[in-house]
Amino acid sequence: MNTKTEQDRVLIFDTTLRDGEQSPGATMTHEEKLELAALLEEMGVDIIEAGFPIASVGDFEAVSAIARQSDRSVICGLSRAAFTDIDRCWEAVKHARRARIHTFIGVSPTHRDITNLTMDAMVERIHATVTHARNLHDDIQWSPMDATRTERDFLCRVVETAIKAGATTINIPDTVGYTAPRESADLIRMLIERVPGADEVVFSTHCHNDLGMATANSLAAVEAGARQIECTINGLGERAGNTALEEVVMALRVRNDIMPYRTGIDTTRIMNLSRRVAAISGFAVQYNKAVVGKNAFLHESGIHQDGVLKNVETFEIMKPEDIGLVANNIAMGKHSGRAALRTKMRELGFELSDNQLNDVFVRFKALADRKKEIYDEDLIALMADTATNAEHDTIQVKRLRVVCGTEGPQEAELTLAIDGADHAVDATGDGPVDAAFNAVKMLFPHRARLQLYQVHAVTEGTDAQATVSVRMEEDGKIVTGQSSDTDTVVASVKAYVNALNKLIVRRQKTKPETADTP
Ligand SMILES: CC(=O)SCCNC(=O)CCNC(=O)[C@H](O)C(C)(C)COP(=O)(O)OP(=O)(O)OC[C@H]1O[C@@H](n2cnc3c(N)ncnc32)[C@H](O)[C@@H]1OP(=O)(O)O
Ligand SMILES: CC(C)C(=O)C(=O)O
Ligand SMILES: [Mg+2]
Repeated sequence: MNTKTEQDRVLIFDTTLRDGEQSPGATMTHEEKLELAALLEEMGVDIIEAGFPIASVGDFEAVSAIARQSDRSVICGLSRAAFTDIDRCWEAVKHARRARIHTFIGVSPTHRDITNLTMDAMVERIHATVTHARNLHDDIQWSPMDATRTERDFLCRVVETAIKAGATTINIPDTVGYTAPRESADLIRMLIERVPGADEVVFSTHCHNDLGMATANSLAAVEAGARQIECTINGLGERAGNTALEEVVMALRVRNDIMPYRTGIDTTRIMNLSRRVAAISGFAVQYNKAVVGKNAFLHESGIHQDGVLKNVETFEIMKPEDIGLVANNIAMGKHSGRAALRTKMRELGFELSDNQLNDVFVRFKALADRKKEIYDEDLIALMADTATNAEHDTIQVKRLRVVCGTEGPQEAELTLAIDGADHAVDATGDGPVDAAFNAVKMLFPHRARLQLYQVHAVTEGTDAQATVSVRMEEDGKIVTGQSSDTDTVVASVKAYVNALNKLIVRRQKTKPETADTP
């Protein structure tokens, strides 16, 4: 067991902004990253992996800005095993009160083929790059990518090399979600027992969910001696995602009797973070998702309802309020005022400044005029819409009118403000959404291909708001857009425009820099 942290304290390393953002389509804007980093810090995340600074100027600037605004959390950046990557990473994270450089290299046979390095050459590279990082700073994390598919003797050798070169945290990634709980535990135990210097570093676990075992594998690693879990909000991440922060944190809390470890997370902030990450990334949380799914605390069948009414513990192992779900008795509607809206929004996890409250209040009243009942989900959708359709966006939807019915072609009249100037056009299409999208394309010609168009009703009823999500691709760049409105076509156009605004930001990022060998 390592000696650097208290025996039972597990550090939470959140990588939503780095590994989470690597999910195709989950790209976040600079402002969104700053907002999420602030929320993660407030929630008590120990280490925030803010990005991959050499990946682009945009990534570098986001990591630097997050480092500058940070206070308690350690701000970490990722870098390959190359001096230029590491230098760039340090340039970004050094502004933080507490900074960390994370450097990695793929060590399994497949990855050694990719980098074309023999075992000896790889050991040399690790020694050189970790030493270089350690000469810049004293908090260095090193990861042997694809550790779980690496020969055990070689894994011990590279971990020993990294420790000798000055790494302070050794993170063991299950990069492709290949391991299983017993093996995950055995691997950490074996490294701690066999590698000289293992007691001087913190061991960390980084699991992917390809076989649905990321949470179990992370917890098994902790039981074997790992004291840092790498995870993301809602399990966002490459392919099937990373370990979900809310799952490991709540598992350690609920089953503290058999897993006597603690984290520094304020669990009452979980629901808010989950909603913000879902809205910003465009990845909706599945209804039956553990901890944060819409159905996690809902009971529909009679025996369950009867049991819960008699004793809530019959069918619930966590309290909704422990994750920030608050039972309330304020009914929101067209007669509600600002005080009720502020209180309700606070309960839902949104702290509004006076200006924001005024802005949201206007939108809330407009919605209440069109909708009989306003549910919590409507307010959450309203907040998400406020965040995704921002005043500084290049393209804004000004006016939309569609004509649809049994006789086509359907028609759309659309006015968009582009860079502050209004432009209007009439277009036709196969259905109102097609006509409206054609109008957008005429006003803002682009090559992006629509990969996904999805509509969800936020609540029940024919006056329900629709949340529309779109995913678009241009030259390998994938962006998502989201919007909600009681008018499905309006929500569709706003979601489309939201995606285009993100694409404009992506295009503006300059070309990535290339890495040299050390
Ligand atoms: C498991 C993970 O999550 S790993 C992190 C994955 N995340 C990302 O890749 C997102 C950010 N990446 C990027 O923006 C780009 O890939 C960049 C800027 C890092 C590199 O771009 P490019 O120079 O165009 O290289 P490209 O992406 O095509 O290929 C990756 C190169 O890095 C090398 N490489 C990969 N991992 C490492 C490593 N850990 N250390 C050193 N070199 C590495 C590859 O061998 C390849 O080298 P080559 O160009 O000599 O063949
Ligand atoms: C960069 C490393 C830690 C990673 O994300 C992985 O191996 O999955
Ligand atoms: Mg990963």
